[in-house]
Amino acid sequence: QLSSTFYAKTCPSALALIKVSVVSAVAKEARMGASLLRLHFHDCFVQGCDASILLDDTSSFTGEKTAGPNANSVRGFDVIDTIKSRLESTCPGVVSCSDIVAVAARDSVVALGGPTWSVQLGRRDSTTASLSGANSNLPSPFSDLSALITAFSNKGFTANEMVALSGSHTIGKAQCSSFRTRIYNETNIDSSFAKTLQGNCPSVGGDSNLSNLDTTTPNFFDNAYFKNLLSKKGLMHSDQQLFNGGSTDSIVTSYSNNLATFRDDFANAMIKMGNLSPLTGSNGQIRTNCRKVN
Ligand code: HEM
Ligand SMILES: [Ca+2]
Ligand SMILES: [Ca+2]
Repeated sequence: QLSSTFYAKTCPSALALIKVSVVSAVAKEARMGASLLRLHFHDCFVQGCDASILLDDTSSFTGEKTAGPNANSVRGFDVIDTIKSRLESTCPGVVSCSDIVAVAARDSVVALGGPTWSVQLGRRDSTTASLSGANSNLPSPFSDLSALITAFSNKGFTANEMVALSGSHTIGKAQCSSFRTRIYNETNIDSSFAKTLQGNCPSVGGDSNLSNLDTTTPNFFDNAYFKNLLSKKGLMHSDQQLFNGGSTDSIVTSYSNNLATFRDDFANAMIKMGNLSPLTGSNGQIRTNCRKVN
């Protein structure tokens, strides 16, 4: 029931406005493209793509921002706020926060050299959020392959789609606390890569120190992430699980050898992710401020 032309009559400039805003945010800080992509993922896997992740906690409302996978980690809220306020001046009450996040994710991937796709539109915004859903549905960097496959299969994705979507880690950064155990304790890691990482991620302290998820091309949306996995240079435990002698090795190898296939599969899986349980028709609302219900 979503449609790529949903705002053609009601806000024809919406897509162009989002695009210029994302391009300028990414020009200012390349990592913001990664952060906006992740924001869409963490929205869609909890109650569907309904902007539930954008709601702030209040004394009477508990949101998703304090969930383990989100707290002090998910970014991009200010960029979404800026886009929303520009859209409210141009077309008040028309463009949902959930559609803004979906389009911003696509525009971020494109801005960093990745594939494009047509974003389906017409999602509406939730009046609820789920802290428990955010804690239980989002995958952990300490998960083994079977848990990763299950987390995505719970949302209707195949193992192949899970691997394609994980190619998102071709951009962006992770905190020391997300990969410390791997670089000090694991054996399926390139030893000089581990040593270098230890320089910026001590065994005690430095929890929020950042390293690139893709050691080769951190600001370019390519297939280097998969090539790194072949040489045991996955940053997090969960990354290297995709190529560790298990059932997804062949998919990783194939994406490492075929950029066009990865780009195609990634774009299709993103469209599928964007379709997770949208609110449509008279369900939900068009928030005026993405941080709170109307
Ligand atoms: C396969 C399971 C996945 C796990 C376990 C996982 C976990 C993580 C973790 C722990 C971080 C670093 C957070 C931090 O240290 O603050 C991260 C970063 C990131 N993730 Fe994932 N992720 C997964 C899949 C995905 C998917 C499906 C997407 C997008 C479609 C995605 C996009 C990103 C991006 C772009 C970043 C970098 C964000 C930034 O620099 O702000 N991840 N992920
Ligand atoms: Ca959501
Ligand atoms: Ca890359």
